Amino acid sequence: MKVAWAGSRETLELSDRMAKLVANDPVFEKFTRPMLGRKELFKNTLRKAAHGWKLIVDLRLTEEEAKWLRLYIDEPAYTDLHWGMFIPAIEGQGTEEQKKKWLPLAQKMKIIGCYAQTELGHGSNVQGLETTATFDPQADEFVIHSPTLTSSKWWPGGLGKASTHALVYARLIVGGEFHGVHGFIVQLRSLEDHSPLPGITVGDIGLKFGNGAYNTMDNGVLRFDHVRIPRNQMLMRVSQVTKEGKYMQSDVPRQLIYGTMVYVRQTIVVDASKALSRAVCIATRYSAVRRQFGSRNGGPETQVIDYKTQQSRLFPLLASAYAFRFVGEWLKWLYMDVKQRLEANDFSTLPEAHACTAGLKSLTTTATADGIEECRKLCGGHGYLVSSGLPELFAVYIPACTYEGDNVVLLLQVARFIVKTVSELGYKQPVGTTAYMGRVATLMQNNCAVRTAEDWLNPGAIVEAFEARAARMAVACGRQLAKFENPEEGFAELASDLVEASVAHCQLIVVSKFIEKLQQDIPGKGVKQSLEILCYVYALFLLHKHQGDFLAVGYLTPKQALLANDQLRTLYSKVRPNAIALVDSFNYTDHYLGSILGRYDGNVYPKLYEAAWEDPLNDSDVADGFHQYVQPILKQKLHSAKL
Ligand SMILES: CC/C=C\C/C=C\C/C=C\C/C=C\C/C=C\CCCC(=O)SCCNC(=O)CCNC(=O)[C@H](O)C(C)(C)COP(=O)(O)OP(=O)(O)OC[C@H]1O[C@@H](n2cnc3c(N)ncnc32)[C@H](O)[C@@H]1OP(=O)(O)O
Ligand SMILES: Cc1cc2nc3c(=O)[nH]c(=O)nc-3n(C[C@H](O)[C@H](O)[C@H](O)COP(=O)(O)OP(=O)(O)OC[C@H]3O[C@@H](n4cnc5c(N)ncnc54)[C@H](O)[C@@H]3O)c2cc1C
Repeated sequence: MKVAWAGSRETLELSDRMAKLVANDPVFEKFTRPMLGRKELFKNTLRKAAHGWKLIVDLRLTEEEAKWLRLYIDEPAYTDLHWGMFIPAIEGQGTEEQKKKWLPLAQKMKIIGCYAQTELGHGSNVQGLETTATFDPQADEFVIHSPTLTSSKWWPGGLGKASTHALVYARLIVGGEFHGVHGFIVQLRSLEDHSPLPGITVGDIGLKFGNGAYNTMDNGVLRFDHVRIPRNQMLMRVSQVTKEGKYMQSDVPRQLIYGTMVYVRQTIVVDASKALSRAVCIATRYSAVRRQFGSRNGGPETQVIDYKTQQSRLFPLLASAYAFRFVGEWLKWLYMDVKQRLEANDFSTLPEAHACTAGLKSLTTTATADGIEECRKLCGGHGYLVSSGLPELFAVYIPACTYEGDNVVLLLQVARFIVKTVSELGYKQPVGTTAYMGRVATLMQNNCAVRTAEDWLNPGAIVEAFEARAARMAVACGRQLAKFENPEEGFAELASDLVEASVAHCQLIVVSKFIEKLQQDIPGKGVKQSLEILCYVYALFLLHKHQGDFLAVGYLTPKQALLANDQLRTLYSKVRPNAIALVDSFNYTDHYLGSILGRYDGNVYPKLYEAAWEDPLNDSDVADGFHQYVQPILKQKLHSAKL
């Protein structure tokens, strides 16, 4: 199962080596992180990032090894944005000449870059950005300017303190005409002493949610006062500005300017499975250690993992972690395919890639953020201790629902794609993830054939149920929209229904990709069978949770919905014996998990007890401030007899 989770034996071995390298290096210690003040915390992150880079250079790690190393260091840092967005943006939007100039500098870390798109006034509405880049043909330069307070760049990770350069998204103005938002490479700080260059005001935006957590990142604010950059620092793969001041659009679609977001959303889906699996690993192991009630004749109490309510909350999350792992694998493949096509100037699959990355990013991050919090509750009171690892994981993870596109805004993008597909059904055969809509007549007509709980153990029945629900919800939205004279007004009015239709479409993708994964050759005794059980758990859990949709569109009867729930209960009993093995298969070191509750050896209580004494409050028996603030109260002489 470890191999199935990792994707291949090579990846398992490679990631294992990197995990151990980090776990055994004292520089990467992270348990004191929540106790550190902001300055100390940030300096510590810089130290870890520098040590990580030294290891990458000294050990000549490959790009793949370096990625795993950064992952296991497990501390958000400026390097995430440098490697994760600045470099990919230049790769995707730069010309060959620009790539030749900037990529070697960035890859050797001679410069540090961030991705400066969002502003104080606009994040979701990229076309609403206010920063301007005005071409000055006399000087052959762009003038980058922040005309208003709301045009201040606000949020970019790595911008606040670390970056020397930024990829700045600004409205292009040539010859007094606006040409939409484009990307520009702008140097922010001196490469000698790191001080901000003239015309640049830059700093950190302040503390974020949670102790430690995402505060290791220097999310920044940035303002420009007529900062000049050479013309060739506008990324010009999509459109160009000539020396003479002529704006030219190549055959490449404008949307490619948003290409970096497609790339990062795809990585975020893969990361969702990592974050959820960590939380599930902690909650599952602890649920096997923890006992409450049920002692008979002085024997041990019941392990809480044996309670059906615990199983019905925990096992769907375990199944979701596997589901997200496999849909992430597929999405990576889809992205690589689109990338290759784009390089050959084939842009036909870009809209689907945008819809899939946007929708799956939204679906998986929402489920993961909610899932981490559920895991905290599954661990009872101890889950609220920082030493459980869950509060910090939650605090670091939840912004994923917002960054790289607010999850609702992204689902509305999926809705536009679905509605367009439905409206074109008469003359265009849908392909890829919308191919099922080509069978819309059948899906609208046929109803579910399930008669017994066993009938639900059939991938065909499950896929058809999810297809029918998604198709019927999409068609219903299409019909409602047709009643509006102004389609945009209709879209705004029906937005909540459209979001629900998008969720149905995205859930269908995840379920289908899990089922497709099971059609592949999966070596290892019992591995495929265990994955099949998890796949059914994932699908039937969704069906149970959203049974209102399935019933409302008239595909299922209430009896069939009840049968799905009966089957789900049986499946939980089948997961139980393998639950610990299924989380051990994630192959996480205790260092990466960062949780006393999730320790591999299960030695929870002695370690919790020990850790309590390490809290700084326990440095002395009498706390600082006692004599000043508490003792006077204890010693006070009150006049009222009652008091
Ligand atoms: C803890 C971490 C540990 C380790 C990390 C390890 C590795 C690190 C790897 C990566 C880093 C990951 C995480 C780091 C953390 C944080 C990073 C966060 C970074 C950011 O947040 S950057 C800012 C992101 N901002 C957004 O996402 C903004 C959201 N808004 C938009 O995307 C768009 O503006 C919009 C789509 C919502 C609105 O568009 P619109 O339709 O209103 O108008 P347009 O005219 O803009 O679009 C019309 C047209 O274009 C199509 N379209 C839109 N977007 C795209 C796209 N991306 N690709 C292709 N096509 C697109 C749209 O469908 C329309 O098409 P149509 O055919 O005309 O209908
Ligand atoms: C930790 C973190 C790191 C970040 N890192 C970066 C970075 O490195 N670089 C960068 O450029 N940016 C970064 N961002 C910014 C991030 O990309 C934006 O915050 C995100 O895109 C959401 O935009 P917003 O803040 O404008 O939200 P808003 O759009 O203001 O959202 C507010 C509310 O309005 C709703 N809403 C907005 N528009 C619509 C609509 N059309 N229909 C219905 N509802 C709507 C949303 O659903 C939400 O509920 C980061 C943000 C965070 C939190």
